[in-house]
Amino acid sequence: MRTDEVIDVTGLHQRYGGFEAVRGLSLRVRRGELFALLGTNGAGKTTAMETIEGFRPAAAGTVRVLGRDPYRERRAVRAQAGVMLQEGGLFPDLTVAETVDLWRDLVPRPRPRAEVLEQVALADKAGVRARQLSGGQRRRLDLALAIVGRPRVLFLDEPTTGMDPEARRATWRTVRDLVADGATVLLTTHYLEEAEQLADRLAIMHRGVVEVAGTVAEVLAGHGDRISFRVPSRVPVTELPRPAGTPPRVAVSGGAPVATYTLSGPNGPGVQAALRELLDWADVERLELAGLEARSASLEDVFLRVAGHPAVEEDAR
Ligand SMILES: Nc1ncnc2c1ncn2[C@@H]1O[C@H](COP(=O)(O)OP(=O)(O)OP(=O)(O)O)[C@@H](O)[C@H]1O
Repeated sequence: MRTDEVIDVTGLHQRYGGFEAVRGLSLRVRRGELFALLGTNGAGKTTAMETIEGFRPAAAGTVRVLGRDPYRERRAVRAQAGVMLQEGGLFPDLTVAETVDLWRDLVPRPRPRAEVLEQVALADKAGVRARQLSGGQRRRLDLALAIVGRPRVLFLDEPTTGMDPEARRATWRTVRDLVADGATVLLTTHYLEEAEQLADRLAIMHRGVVEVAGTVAEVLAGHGDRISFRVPSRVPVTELPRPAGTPPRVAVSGGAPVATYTLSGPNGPGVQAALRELLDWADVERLELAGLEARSASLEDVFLRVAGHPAVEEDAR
């Protein structure tokens, strides 16, 4: 293991009875890095996360957190890790302040309560009971408990689920501050924007394996630029041009057929040349290309492709 690798997972398998939920997951997270694990429902993110957190032994493969086995050396790892589970176990009748104090008693070098509540924007809720908090506020209290012990590594399982956009942004600021202070973070999320905003690197899982991984730029690079427009009503789909041999994909969007060309890979036609060819065609045919748009692939495009979404498979060939 390289010394700056805080989380090192190699060939991880995990199963429930005969069902293999994680099938050979490998990932490395370096010190001070935020790594986002994205994936379809049931992809195995939580199962992988719980194994890396040390809640269960790996069925096969190796997991190291701060150089140790998180299951066998749970105590040593836990002392340096902060965990925010999908369902935090708060005591409903304790106030926010009492909850944080309870956790402060459990860790060796607790952060001051006021500082923690300030950081998760719950300072004005100190006297409120957990059961009276909104879903988003409860998630922020879960985050407070995860950071009370000054963790070197933080595991955040869907940290902003149930939050409104403002609360989500506030949580992103908190997480960025923690990373700036040197924490290493492994996070799962269903919000692609969250990964785009926060992650140094990310992986998209599907059916127990990582399908794509890298920096956002690396993940998008392999998926090409796109050009799209509404198919003019008098043009049959089969007669749409194929700039440099690229066929369009036609899908109905907003009640009208939309043609999308994906100009993928380093050897594909450039977006500029393809645009020129399409505009020349429109000029000759005296067509108006309504909704014409050229853009890079988005994380959503990549995600849908990984998930095998029918809308991205259906080419007009
Ligand atoms: N305790 C369990 N017993 C049996 N099967 C389970 C158990 N927990 C999860 N699974 C199955 O393992 C697979 C992976 O589940 P997991 O919760 O890890 O996925 P996930 O990527 O976190 O999903 P989501 O995005 O929906 O939260 C799913 O098919 C799920 O049904």
